Amino acid sequence: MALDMDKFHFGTKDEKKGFCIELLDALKKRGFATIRNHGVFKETLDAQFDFNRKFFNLPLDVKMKMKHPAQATPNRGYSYVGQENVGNISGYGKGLGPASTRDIKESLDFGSDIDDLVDNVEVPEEVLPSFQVWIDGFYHKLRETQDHVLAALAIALGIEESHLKSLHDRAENEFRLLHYPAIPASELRDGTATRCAAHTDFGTITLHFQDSVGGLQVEDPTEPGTFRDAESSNLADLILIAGDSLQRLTNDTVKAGRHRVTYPPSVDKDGDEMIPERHSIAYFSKLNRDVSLLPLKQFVTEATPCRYEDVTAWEYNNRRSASLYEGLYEG
Ligand SMILES: O=C(O)CCC(=O)C(=O)O
Ligand SMILES: [Fe+2]
Repeated sequence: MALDMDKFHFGTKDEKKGFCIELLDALKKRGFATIRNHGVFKETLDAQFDFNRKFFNLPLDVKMKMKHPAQATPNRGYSYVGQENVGNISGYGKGLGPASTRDIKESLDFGSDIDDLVDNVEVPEEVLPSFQVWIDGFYHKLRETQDHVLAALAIALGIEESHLKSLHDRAENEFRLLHYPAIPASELRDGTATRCAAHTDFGTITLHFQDSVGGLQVEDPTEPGTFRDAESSNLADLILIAGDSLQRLTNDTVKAGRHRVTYPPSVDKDGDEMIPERHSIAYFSKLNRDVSLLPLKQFVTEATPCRYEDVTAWEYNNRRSASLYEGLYEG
C-alpha cells in the first residue's frame, strides 16, 4: 500500500506525524517505501519516460557521442551495455568480493545544471530537441520531492525537520535514466548475466520510477537473501530506497536497502519467453560533497557506539563508484 504524501503536506498534525513514522517503518521493515502524491505528476513522468525511449532508441554511434568518461568519476553521460557492472559491488558490506555477473543495461547519467564542480555531458538540441532543457527541469522537480521526503524522515528520526535537507542544499545529486533491452529469459538462467546486480546505492535516498514491465526487487531486511518485488499498483508511485550515506549518518538506525533488477513478475523464469525491454529512472540524493559521514550525534550512545569513520560524502562516493567500472579500461 502506497503512503499518501498529501497527509504530510495537508493533513492534521497527527496525520503528518503518522506519515513520517510509517515512512521510516516501511524502510526498516521492507527495505523500501512506495509513496503517492509525492509532487511529480503522472503527466511529467509520462513525458520523462517518452524522452527515455527517444534517447535509448537513438543509434549506438549517436549515443556514443555523449559517452560516459572512461572512469567512474565524473558520473556523467551514456554507458553502453557492459560498461558498468554493478556485480562488482554486490558483495559490499557482506564481506564478499565482486560477483561475476554482467549487467544487461545501458544508462545515461546527469547531475544538476548548477553543479559547480562537475559538468553535465549534454544531449545536444540537434540530437534530441528540448531533451536537455527538460532534464534540467526534471532534476529540480525531483529535488523538491527529495526535500520533502528528507523532512519527513528527519521528523520520524527525531532530528530537526530541515537538518537533512540542509545537508543536501548544494545540488550535488545525480540521476540516471536506464534502459534494459529485451532479452530471452534463458539469458539470465545460468546466473552469469542479470539486468542489474544486487547492490546498495551510495547516497542518502534514491527515488525510483519504473515502467509497467517491472523487475525491481528489494532484499527483505528481516530475511537476508530474500528479495521481494517492489511493485506498485500505480506506475506514478515513487519507490523510495535508503542508501549507504543515510545508514552511516544514522549509525545503522536506517539500513541501506539492497536491491536489484531481474525477471519481471510476469515472466516464467524457466520458459523461452522474451523478457520485454524496460525503462526506469533512479534519482540519487547525495549529501553536499564536504559533509562528513560520521554518524549524527543523536545516534551515537553508549549502547550504540559510533560504527563509521570520518570520511567526506564525496570521498566515500568516489571510492564506492570506482569499482563499478573496474577492469574495463586496463591496458
Ligand atoms: O532500474 C532500476 O529500477 C534500478 C536501477 C538501480 O538500482 C541503480 O541504477 O542504482
Ligand atoms: Fe540502485
